[in-house]
Amino acid sequence: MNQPFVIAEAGVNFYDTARQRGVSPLEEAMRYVDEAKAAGIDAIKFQSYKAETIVSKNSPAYWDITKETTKTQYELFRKYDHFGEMEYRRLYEHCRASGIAFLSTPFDYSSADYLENLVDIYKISSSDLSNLPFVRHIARKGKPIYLSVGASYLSEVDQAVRAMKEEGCPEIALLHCVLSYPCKNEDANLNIIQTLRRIFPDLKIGYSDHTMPDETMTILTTAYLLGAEVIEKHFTLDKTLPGNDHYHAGEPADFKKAIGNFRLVNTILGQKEKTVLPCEVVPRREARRSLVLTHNMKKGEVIREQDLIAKRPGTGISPAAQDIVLGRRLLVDCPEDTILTWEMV
Ligand SMILES: C=C(OP(=O)(O)O)C(=O)O
Repeated sequence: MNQPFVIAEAGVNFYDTARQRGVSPLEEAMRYVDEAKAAGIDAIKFQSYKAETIVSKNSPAYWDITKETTKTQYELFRKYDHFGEMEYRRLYEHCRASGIAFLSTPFDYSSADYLENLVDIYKISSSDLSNLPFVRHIARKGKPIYLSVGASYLSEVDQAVRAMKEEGCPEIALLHCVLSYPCKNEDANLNIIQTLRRIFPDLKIGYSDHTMPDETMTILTTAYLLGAEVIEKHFTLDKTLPGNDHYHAGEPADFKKAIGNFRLVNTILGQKEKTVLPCEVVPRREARRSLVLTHNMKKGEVIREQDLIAKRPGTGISPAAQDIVLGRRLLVDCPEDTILTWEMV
């Protein structure tokens, strides 16, 4: 099993920590890149949108309003929609220099277009799964697409997949996702990862997580064990901050834990071929049994069942060969407790 490709979904969280630290959002976003890289994460993802084109003015909030005080989606997006091509290019360059992949989910055509020169993989959010003209537009760019499939029926996923294939998308990953913030553990339904693997065997399957992180990060380990090849989780540098994203996002330490778990699982799973491992050679010899004489016997005596007992170590004739030994004559005198070898019978 390969290690999963881990995406830190920074989204627009750097705006809040920038405000808290009194630095510019761009400087702060760069710090997110550095921290993600240091945590061993493969890719950092932002979100490219403009409130004007993502949502109509009175669209109600659908998040936990005890965490985020804005009443409409428009109000919320307005707080975080200041970056454009120039800022994402700077972030892309910083990612390149740091050795971490740069991703940003486009939420409009213009973002999709300027991201073309910046991303190797396009991410499409669950919210745009049924926005088929947009999905097709991105698919025509000829780059891999990672599509989250939260809050959808299989028929809708199938439609989106067909659209991407028809437009010549070279690689598609479907990320199981529950479009609820935070997603309760009992809603996570990670079994869907296997359902997607069964129904779309030619596609990469992954998981975009919205659950609350805990100190074990078991949910991500489970997703990996179920076959998720891509794992995305929201990323913040301060999960105590108010807002609709920080409280369910992972900090670098949470990601480090998850990545350590993936490595551990990978190590533990090991090979599929059943063989005797080098570490088992000595235990196999010492802990297995051999045919041993129960009493003194003379050369020429016929060996009967009652003359034998199977005892450790396994350096003599294996009890598995007892039927071959029975009825043979001893070739040498042997005292009680002799471990029989093929030269003696
Ligand atoms: C919101 C996003 O995706 P998801 O549906 O996986 O949460 C995103 O990619 O910006």
